[in-house]
Amino acid sequence: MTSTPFLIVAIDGGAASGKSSSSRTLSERFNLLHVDTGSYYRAVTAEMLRQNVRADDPAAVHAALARLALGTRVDGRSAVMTLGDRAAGDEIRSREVNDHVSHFAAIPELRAALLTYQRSQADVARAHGFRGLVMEGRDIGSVIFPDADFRFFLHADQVERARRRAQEGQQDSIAERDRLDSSRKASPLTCPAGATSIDTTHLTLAEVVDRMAAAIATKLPA
Ligand SMILES: Nc1ncnc2c1ncn2[C@@H]1O[C@H](COP(=O)(O)OP(=O)(O)O)[C@@H](O)[C@H]1O
Ligand SMILES: Nc1ccn([C@@H]2O[C@H](COP(=O)(O)OP(=O)(O)O)[C@@H](O)[C@H]2O)c(=O)n1
Repeated sequence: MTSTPFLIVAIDGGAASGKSSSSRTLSERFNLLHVDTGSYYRAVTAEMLRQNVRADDPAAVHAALARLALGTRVDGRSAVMTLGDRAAGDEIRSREVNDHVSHFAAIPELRAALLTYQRSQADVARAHGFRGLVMEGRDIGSVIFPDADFRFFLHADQVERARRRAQEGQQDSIAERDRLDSSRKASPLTCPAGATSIDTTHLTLAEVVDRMAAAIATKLPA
């Protein structure tokens, strides 16, 4: 008897490269739990800011991390981080969080605190009956799930990515975040060896999704 495999799809890339849009579509097409790890770094950053903790104060970051009570709520096909009894909300997309998130995300202790949590999202997906998960971020194919069934790396010309973000009405210095994310010592943004790299600059979102879906469909029928 053959059993349906539980599939892990990892999608990494810089800001506005198309990770969230493609992940959401793939989660619907293949019944996968959508896990946006950027939203997790954003939620923890918003919490640090709420507690007036600065990224350059290691003792305060350490103390705040020890107090974090992380949980997960499944909203439709998406995993949402909860902190105590609160779920992360719209504040995680604020200008303030945009400006601080890459500084907090560069702290090795903070990344270590989120590592097990991110891996545990596979159990959440199984418990909710999903056929797998599609997880997006910066280090998913390199650190969180290096043995994922599929690892994609999306990238696009910086001008095009800035245009996409501006079109969303967001104030976001994506070039600066990319610089910080690529140059940090702990799990930098990089195309993992062996991952499928897709330049989305001149592709429509549908074309990007179709490329990924064609690969995934070889292991999991849509
Ligand atoms: N290939 C594409 N062509 C044109 N616009 C795109 C493409 N991929 C994504 N977008 C748009 O760019 C914006 C940023 O995409 P998003 O998926 O949020 O990127 P990321 O998650 O990598 O930051 C969204 O408004 C999305 O609709
Ligand atoms: N796996 C991840 C995901 C996000 N991040 C950090 O979180 C920030 C916000 O991620 P995001 O995915 O929401 O950003 P966008 O690509 O949507 O602009 C990134 O700029 C990184 O600093 C990370 O370090 N590692």
